Amino acid sequence: MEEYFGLLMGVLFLLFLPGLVITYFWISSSMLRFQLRRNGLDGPQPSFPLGNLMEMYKKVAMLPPHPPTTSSSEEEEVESCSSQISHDIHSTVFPYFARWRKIYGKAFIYWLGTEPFLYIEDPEILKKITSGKLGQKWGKPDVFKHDRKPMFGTGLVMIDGDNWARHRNIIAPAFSTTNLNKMIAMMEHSTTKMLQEWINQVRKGANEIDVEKEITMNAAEIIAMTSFGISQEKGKEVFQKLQAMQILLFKKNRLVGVPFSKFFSPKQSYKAWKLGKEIDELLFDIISSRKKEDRVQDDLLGLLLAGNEEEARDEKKLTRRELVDECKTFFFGGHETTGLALTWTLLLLALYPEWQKLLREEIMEVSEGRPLNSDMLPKLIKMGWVWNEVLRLYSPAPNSLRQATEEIVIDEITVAKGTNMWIDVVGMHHDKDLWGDDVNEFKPERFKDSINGGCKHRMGYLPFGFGGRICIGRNLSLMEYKIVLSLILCKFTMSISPTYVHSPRIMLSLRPSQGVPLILHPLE
Ligand code: HEM
Repeated sequence: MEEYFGLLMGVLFLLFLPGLVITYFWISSSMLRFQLRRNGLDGPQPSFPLGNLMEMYKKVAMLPPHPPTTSSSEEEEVESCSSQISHDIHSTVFPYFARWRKIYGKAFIYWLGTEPFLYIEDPEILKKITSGKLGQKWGKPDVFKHDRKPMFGTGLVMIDGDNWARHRNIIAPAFSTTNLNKMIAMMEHSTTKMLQEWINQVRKGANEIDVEKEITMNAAEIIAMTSFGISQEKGKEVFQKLQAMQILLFKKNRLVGVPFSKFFSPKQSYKAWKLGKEIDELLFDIISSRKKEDRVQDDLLGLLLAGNEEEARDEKKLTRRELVDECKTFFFGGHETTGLALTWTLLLLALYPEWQKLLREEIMEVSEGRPLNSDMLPKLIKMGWVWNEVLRLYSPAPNSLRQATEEIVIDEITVAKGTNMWIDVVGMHHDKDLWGDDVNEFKPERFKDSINGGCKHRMGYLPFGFGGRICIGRNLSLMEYKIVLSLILCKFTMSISPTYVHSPRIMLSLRPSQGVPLILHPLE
């Protein structure tokens, strides 16, 4: 009898378990919402279990493509394009935030599933809740850690606390200027190959080239070379598998924050896991064969391995697993961002040919026709302004994310432990209050006398994040940018194709969703 009773209780428990779990999620998120509201943080009404996801994923009306231009001369065409393309992109890429901001101001709470997110577009509030010792109370959101594990593993982007500090201290020296300078030749080699291909295509009569695709591919090749040496056969294989994984993960259903959503796409999750395992094995092999070599290779893996010598103390070493995850992190964190910075630049230079001319003149003045070297790169001053302005208008990393690891109380704001923070970088970079009336104009000269471009708040310009977690690869990226852009500008002038449709979209990064077809005119 007792056995039957036990069995019956077991069956009843299993039947009611889903209900209990759902009730738990519902009650805990309702309580948190009540607490946040009492603490003065309001926001749009969420529903259970999707939070505000429905409103966020509502179909956004596409921007109309350019009407076909009837002008005969190329100059007139460029002029008509540049006047039609608006850089006022915030409400296009984040329509829901633009809407909510009008109602609730520059700080409010919204929900991804049952996860609360504190939206911040006010640099002063950001400064207050993150500066000084408070910075240590923010980590990376747990909700994304699982989702992005196949990409970053336990690499620098995803880890927190003492473990993060240990990794950052070990990795930072690999990004020193002396080490980066050794990578110039790899960047030139890969880009020259791409440009030769463009010349061939133009000679064969190609009217236009989608530079987004080409530049991103080149950036991926460069980052794979500078991270773990793509020149070897195994490096190439890792590269191809990393690319396959990126496509796979991008397709994955992204019901972030919805309870149990990770079980919604088991087939894709399994494929990503399998690919991840294959990539790890290839990278483990590369590390093993590198360890047998006498020579230190000039890529990031080589430099990290050299710092990982036997005599180094344990806390100064990365395990093989950690090394593999850092290589993957460099690849995923580094290639798309740099590729997009270059892609948006080519679009803007095609729209503003006067800046093409200015940069070309600067390159000639600095290089006197010789290949660029590490002494010349810092002298490309105007190119630096253009880089800053492109990262302001079309920031490849459109947001930064954090999660409160403890309760944070500042003035009138209390942020409960576990609350996530979503910092709207695009919103800040397009805010008239911070930049003035010309906020949506392409004006690289605003960076001439100010590294902050004249922004009224020092935390209002954040293309590389902020605080201790600022991007570790920013100098590598700027170096690549200057080299690739100089090589392109010395070979071609460019204008925008009439088929171009201006449709910036967020797909993790800020991308031109329909590519960037440009008409290239060889200079020689
Ligand atoms: C234009 C190019 C780039 C942009 C716009 C960019 C943007 C960013 C941003 C915004 C963050 C901070 C994220 C946060 O606050 O949560 C970041 C962090 C990071 N970036 Fe970049 N990045 C670029 C290039 C690179 C490159 C080339 C690499 C590596 C080779 C790289 C590796 C990393 C890593 C490892 C972190 C994590 C740093 C940490 O948490 O300590 N990035 N990047």
